[in-house]
Amino acid sequence: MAELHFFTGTMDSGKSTLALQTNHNHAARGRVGRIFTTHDRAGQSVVSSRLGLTHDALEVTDDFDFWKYVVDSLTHGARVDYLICDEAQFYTPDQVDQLAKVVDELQIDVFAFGILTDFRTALFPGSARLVELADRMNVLQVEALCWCGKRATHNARTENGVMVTEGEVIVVGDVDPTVPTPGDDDVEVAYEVLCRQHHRRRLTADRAKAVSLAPEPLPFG
Ligand SMILES: Nc1ncnc2c1ncn2[C@@H]1O[C@H](COP(=O)(O)OP(=O)(O)O)[C@@H](O)[C@H]1O
Ligand SMILES: Cc1cn([C@H]2C[C@H](O)[C@@H](COP(=O)(O)O)O2)c(=O)[nH]c1=O
Repeated sequence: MAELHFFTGTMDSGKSTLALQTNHNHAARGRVGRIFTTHDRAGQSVVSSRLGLTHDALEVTDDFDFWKYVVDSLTHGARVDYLICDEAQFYTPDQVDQLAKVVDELQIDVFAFGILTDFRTALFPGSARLVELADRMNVLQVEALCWCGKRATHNARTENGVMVTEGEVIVVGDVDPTVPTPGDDDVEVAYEVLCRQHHRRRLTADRAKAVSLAPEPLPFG
């Protein structure tokens, strides 16, 4: 029986790596798949992992229809055994519904990979729909860590080094602040994974360091 799998974890938890490994393992056994992504850090129509792997992919735009694409491919004689879907948090809920239909009606496996929540801690609509529909939900096992050493569960966004909780939901970026983000040159956007407590307190690694280096207040009233 085909299944809709959803693999999730914070940024930098190994999702794109696992997406490419999953594709490799299935392709190595003679299965034929398609790889999809959208808004990858490395640019259009590519899945990139921080471990250095990259693979060509089909770019998913908001008006892309997975059901139509797969039915058209099959009708034209192509073989499709599975779909790899990276950055699935950015897919629309309708697109996730189409993926579920592909699984149920065409018996094609779908492996979706994406983060659950945005920089404000709100569920991405695509991820929410995946949680609702997936046959299996898997949390990545290699734990990304907060600066305090606890498991990182949340994605924080910084602008010029300061954590923000308001702004556009989609801003492509990296957890490595030395990697420039496309977009506004005046604002340096970066991401940092944090535990919930430090996300709540807006305590990023830099701010924690600054606070710990701050001189003790003088003992005057
Ligand atoms: N220099 C490195 N050496 C070993 N592992 C690394 C290195 N850089 C990144 N990684 C691993 O790569 C993972 C990130 O992989 P990636 O697939 O890009 O993550 P995601 O798609 O979840 O953002 C990290 O969890 C980390 O374990
Ligand atoms: C939290 C958050 C992230 N993004 C962007 C930043 C990255 O380009 C991707 C996540 O990619 P990864 O492979 O999981 O590292 O999503 C965003 O646009 N909005 C957010 O709130």
